[in-house]
Amino acid sequence: MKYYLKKCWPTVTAASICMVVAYGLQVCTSLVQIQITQGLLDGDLRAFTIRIILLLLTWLAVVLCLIAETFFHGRAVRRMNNALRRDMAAGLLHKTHQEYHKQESGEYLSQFTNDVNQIEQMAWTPFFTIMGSAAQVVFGIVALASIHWLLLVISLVIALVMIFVPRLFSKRLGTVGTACAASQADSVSKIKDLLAGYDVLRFFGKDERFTSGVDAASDSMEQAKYKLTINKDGIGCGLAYVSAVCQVAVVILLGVLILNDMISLATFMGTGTICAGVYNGLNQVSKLAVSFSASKPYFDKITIHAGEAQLPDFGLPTLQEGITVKDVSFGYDEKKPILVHMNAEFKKGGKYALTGPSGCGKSTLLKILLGWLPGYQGKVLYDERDVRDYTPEQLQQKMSYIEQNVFLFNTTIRENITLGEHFTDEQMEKALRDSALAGDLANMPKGLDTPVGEEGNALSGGQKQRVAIARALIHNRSILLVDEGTSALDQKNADIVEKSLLSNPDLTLILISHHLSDERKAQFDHVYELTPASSIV
Ligand SMILES: Nc1ncnc2c1ncn2[C@@H]1O[C@H](COP(=O)(O)OP(=O)(O)OP(=O)(O)O)[C@@H](O)[C@H]1O
Repeated sequence: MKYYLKKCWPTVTAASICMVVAYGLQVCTSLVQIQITQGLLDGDLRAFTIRIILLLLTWLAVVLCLIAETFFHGRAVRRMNNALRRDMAAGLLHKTHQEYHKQESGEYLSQFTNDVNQIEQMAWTPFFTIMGSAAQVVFGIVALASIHWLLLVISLVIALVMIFVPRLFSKRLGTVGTACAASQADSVSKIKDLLAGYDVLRFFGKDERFTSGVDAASDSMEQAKYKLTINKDGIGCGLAYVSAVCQVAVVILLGVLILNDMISLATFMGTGTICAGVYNGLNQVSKLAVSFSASKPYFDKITIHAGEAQLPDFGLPTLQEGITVKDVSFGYDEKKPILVHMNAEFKKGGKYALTGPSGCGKSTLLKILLGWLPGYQGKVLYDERDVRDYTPEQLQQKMSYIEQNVFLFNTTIRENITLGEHFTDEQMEKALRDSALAGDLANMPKGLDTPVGEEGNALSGGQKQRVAIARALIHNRSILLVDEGTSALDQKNADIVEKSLLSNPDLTLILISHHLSDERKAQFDHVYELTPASSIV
């Protein structure tokens, strides 16, 4: 929390100063009110009028400070929330491919939305309120001390009680807060899954499953939130009672002072307002301290990496000889090997196919080559060097990957191909030609600027795949890994794409395919046939 407050210190400081001044002035209004009452009791009309004007001006200053506070507070919250989300994104970039996929995307979504909202409610807003409350307490205590030293003593004792009592509950709130964050992430993930499966459920007439699924996820999220609120507010109510008891103690003390003629009636009347301010302020401070404790698990979860993303060192040399897979064994689960003592050689500029039954580990091998699954036994050499010496980011500088399930962003075809990078018209035309996408674009009125819809739903399966191929080709990496990248294409388009890939002498191609005709097989330098959990022929 401190990290973000420091990061946005100019606006945080400005908002805090406004809050402190506003509450400090509020205490002044109480002192002015004592003076007004005294003026009345003394029958001094001039003093009474002047003090009324002073009171109005002080209240005006309070209001102006509160308006300025709202402005700075809003800006500070916006900046801190942005910083939180930026750090969360940077944290994700620090994860390996495997680490990233351990959590579901719904859980990440929950962090970017729910958790940031919770932090705003339980940390940022209370922080600024606490500034005002602390000012109210400090100025109030100073004002009380100026009235009588006994009031100072009793205020300090009560302040200590109110500050230390919430600490007794911080551990419990931390636990409840952690459970609440986890439950929210789980619920968002479940709702996201149901939304993604909307078509399937409607198709099979499972409307009830859709609504009851949302219902269950919502209830579990709300239950966790309810538990957190009950705990937070319950402790808050207890603290409010302690505060009320303290106020009664002060009234008794004031009674003793007035009975002994140690303070005037006007002072007695005005002191009540100052005391109420002090104890309400103390009550707020202790309640907000409770809120900070509850927000801690959210910070622990989100600030995976509070700092700037470290960009990897991109010093991967261009491939000279080839990639060698030497005695590689791998299983996602130790007890269930997928690849066993596998050997293969992919020479620079060579064209290779991987075939084999479903589930035998073809995609797994590509992921190992991409550096996504470093936990294998054996060696994969990039020329003479172990690929584990390189980061996946370095490897991917020289490799393009066309995945089995194409992902398209909800933007235009152009953006999906370029990913925001600038390419010349010639580069674009070549990529469109070699991916057999040019024909499709000719039939689209907006051409490259056609929106693809959410997850590319406005395109056919084959068109989506051609966009992914164009994306891989335009980025012009010398090694291309294709995971059934032409499976959704009709024969004519598959021929165009495969011909262009096979005829490019600079391209090292490793292509997974289930269906290779003998004629097509002959065009590859080697076809590796994988068998389940065993070897390559
Ligand atoms: N992330 C994962 N966690 C656990 N198991 C996995 C994971 N990914 C794949 N597997 C399992 O590993 C095995 C090999 O999967 P892989 O995707 O490499 O097969 P494949 O040969 O490419 O199959 P297909 O031809 O059907 O695409 C399968 O049994 C699969 O269930």
